[in-house]
Amino acid sequence: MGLVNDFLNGDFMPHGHCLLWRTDLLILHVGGDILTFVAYMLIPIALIRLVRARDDLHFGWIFLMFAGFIFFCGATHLLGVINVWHGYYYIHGVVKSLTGLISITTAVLLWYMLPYAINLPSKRQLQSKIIQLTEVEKQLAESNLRLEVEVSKRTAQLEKMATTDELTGLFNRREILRLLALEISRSTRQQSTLSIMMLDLDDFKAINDNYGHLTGDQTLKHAAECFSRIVRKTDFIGRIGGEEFLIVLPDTPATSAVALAERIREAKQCATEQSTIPACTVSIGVAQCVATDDQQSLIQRADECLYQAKAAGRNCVRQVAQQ
Ligand SMILES: Nc1nc2c(ncn2[C@@H]2O[C@H](COP(=O)(O)OP(=O)(O)OP(=O)(O)O)[C@@H](O)[C@H]2O)c(=O)[nH]1
Repeated sequence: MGLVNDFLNGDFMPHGHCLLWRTDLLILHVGGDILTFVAYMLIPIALIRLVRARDDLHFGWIFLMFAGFIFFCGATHLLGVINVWHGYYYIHGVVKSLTGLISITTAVLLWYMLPYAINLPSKRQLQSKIIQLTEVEKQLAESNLRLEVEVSKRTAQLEKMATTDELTGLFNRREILRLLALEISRSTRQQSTLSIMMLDLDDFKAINDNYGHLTGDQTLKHAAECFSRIVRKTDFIGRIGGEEFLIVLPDTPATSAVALAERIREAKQCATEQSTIPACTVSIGVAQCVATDDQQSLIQRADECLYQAKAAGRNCVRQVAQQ
């Protein structure tokens, strides 16, 4: 109880007596202390705001230590003002001791964290790191782009390989049959005409036997080029077997298909006459798609016509008899 009374005892001789109660000295001391007190109260508030606003701040705790240290400094200045008129020297002493404690703790911690703070990357170092990273990112984007181009090139190559007959460059069997199925459903939906022709080189075995397989291959390529030159861009042409070809003719009735088949047959005959390739003609079967047709029945009818053309002595065109 006595200690508390001592602590709150303001009856000691106030500082005003030391200053001889001179107005000029009072103004200087009191004015200086009040200004310092106000400033020392504002600084901790600013520091606390800073730490709260920036959760990425390095060593945020040292700012809080500073805030406490400055707050206590402000408190000693306030007591300096009060003690001009009242002698609260115990309170003043306790506040000064607390200020000393927090000051020395802050100083020690400041020295402790100094090496870490010095090692923090500077703004210039960070900027050069950013430049390096941007460069790496750019290189990465470029190689990504190159990779994408390469992948799409390879994908296109693979797609082409999967749909193309290697020897002739025409559609392969799977692709031409897929296209035929599509065209049949399109012609059924749109009620448009669709014809196909099956083509088979005549006596091709004899070419292989007499001139060898390489010449046989040349003959197949030559035939493919000849057929491709004659059909329209909108027609589809594929090799479906050894020396057998299928041409799909969208929006084409049987009469036009037969006329086209005749042109192909004649062109094939002339082409071999004019080249070093062994003479080779073609037999062709033509069929027009009817409402009840599926891929298999349509091909079967064209195949039967092709068989009739072969039976009729080859190098001719046969079509399904009109019903
Ligand atoms: N060079 C070569 N020959 C092939 C290829 N595919 C199939 N053949 C050959 O083509 C020949 C086809 O013979 P056949 O089915 O008897 O037909 P063809 O001799 O043309 O007789 P017809 O069709 O009745 O006029 C066979 O000798 C096969 O080996 C190929 O890619 N290259």
